[in-house]
Amino acid sequence: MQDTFILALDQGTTSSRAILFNRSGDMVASAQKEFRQIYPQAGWVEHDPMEIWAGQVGVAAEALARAGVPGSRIAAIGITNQRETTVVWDRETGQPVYNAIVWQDRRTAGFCDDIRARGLADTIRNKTGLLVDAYFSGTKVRWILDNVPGARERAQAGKLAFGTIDSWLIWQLTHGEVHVTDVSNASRTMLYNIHTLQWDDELLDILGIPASMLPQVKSSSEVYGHTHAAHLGVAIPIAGVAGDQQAALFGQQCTTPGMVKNTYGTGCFMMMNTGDKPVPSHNKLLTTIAWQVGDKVQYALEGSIFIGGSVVKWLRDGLGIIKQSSDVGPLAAQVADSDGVYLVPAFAGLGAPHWNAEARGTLVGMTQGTSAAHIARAALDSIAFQTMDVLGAMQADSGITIAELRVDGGASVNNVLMQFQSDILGTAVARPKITETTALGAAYLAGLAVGYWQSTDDIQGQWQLDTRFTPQQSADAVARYVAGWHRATRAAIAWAGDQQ
Ligand SMILES: Nc1ncnc2c1ncn2[C@@H]1O[C@H](COP(=O)(O)OP(=O)(O)O)[C@@H](O)[C@H]1O
Ligand SMILES: O=P(O)(O)OC[C@H](O)CO
Repeated sequence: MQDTFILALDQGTTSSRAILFNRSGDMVASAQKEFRQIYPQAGWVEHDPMEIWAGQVGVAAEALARAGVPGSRIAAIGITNQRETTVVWDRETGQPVYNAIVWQDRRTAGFCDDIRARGLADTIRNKTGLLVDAYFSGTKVRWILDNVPGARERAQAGKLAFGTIDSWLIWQLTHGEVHVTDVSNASRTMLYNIHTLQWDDELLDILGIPASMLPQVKSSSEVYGHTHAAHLGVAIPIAGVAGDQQAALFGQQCTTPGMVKNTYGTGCFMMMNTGDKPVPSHNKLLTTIAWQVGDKVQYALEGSIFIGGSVVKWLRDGLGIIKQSSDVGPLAAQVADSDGVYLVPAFAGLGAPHWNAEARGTLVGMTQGTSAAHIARAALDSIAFQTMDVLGAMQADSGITIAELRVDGGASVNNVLMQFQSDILGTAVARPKITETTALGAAYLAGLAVGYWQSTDDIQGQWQLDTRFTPQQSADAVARYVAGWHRATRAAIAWAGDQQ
């Protein structure tokens, strides 16, 4: 009998990917497509849900074609997605009523201020594990209901559906038969109680969202439904769903409490597995659901950094000092260090552990001798420093000092960055051979649900080290770098707060 595969659909912020994995967890084929980023106003970010759907199903077919594998040899599909991004659509027509409002979109920041002013932050934090912020889906849904003509009335009449991108894709794949999400995605909506594992009526009331719009919340590893044969030739079970950062935690096999991964993509997202207990944060991290497999729910602490690898894009597209992202490593390596230059990429405020919406990008410490190489170096350093701040908060919250940081994502290929990361953390940084851990995690969740892998023991040995970076700098040098970074961060915050 011919072997079968698991197909992972990884719907990210800037591109949709489809990757085929075999039983050993190796990538067999993949396809990827970028899609439009829509910026209707400063601080607003939208995607076209139909373009996302068409692109995602297109790359799925392309990956199968590249491998020469028909749909009948796909044992299951796993879905992982950019989280929080919000779609509202008409149940009858399947048409979105508005573009997807992306996690990066800040349009509801003012409403979040109102919620805080009403003294509701603690209630929300206690129930959802989240801080009140425009980042999460809840206020985005409300914005659509308030601003799209007739939407609120249609929602109240049960005619509209809300979903994060996982729900949207499953709805499309099943031709409107299945409206579900998983616990990890639900935990990012600001509407879901992570303790009772239910949509929360009080939160729905605060945000004015009818419960009839919401998807049913399922575990992260079970058969939710089957794809309509129109898409990949046959009906394939959709059997795994997790938000992309949670999927990466699973793909990195950080399945025991205290294990941590950091993903260096557009943003940087660090997660620590905290086991079956939600650990509250006193340092402005998020408490969130990692996944549910069977009836076992695992929790995580998370630190979200909004500008990570995208600072390298800014060097390319904004400053024009590199032609392509991969030029940044060689340019930065021309200098031993940034020579006192610090870049705080607070282009859209600062995420964890500051959560300061007003802070703005700041470049300090330049002299006549400052070159493009120093700025490139400072840009890479900023990714590592932000990660350091988040890990510090995470270790304080959990009481755990980690032995190693597992890394993945587009910018983790950068050796200059990874070495500096290890230096300033004073901790080993371990990069696996497969850095597509997000897709792999979704594949594992789907494969476990259909018995492709019998248990987590089956996949335990599949994580393979590519490079381990260990600290090389003296404690004095590290202390100097870190002190400069903190000063620069204070400057970024002070600059914003000093408007006369
Ligand atoms: N060699 C490199 N060094 C540093 N950053 C890089 C490098 N190559 C790509 N990047 C950055 O990695 C990011 C893309 O990573 P990826 O994991 O694909 O992101 P996402 O899933 O958020 O779309 C981009 O922001 C890009 O600037
Ligand atoms: O699509 P990514 O990899 O940038 O991840 C986005 C996050 O899920 C947002 O919370």
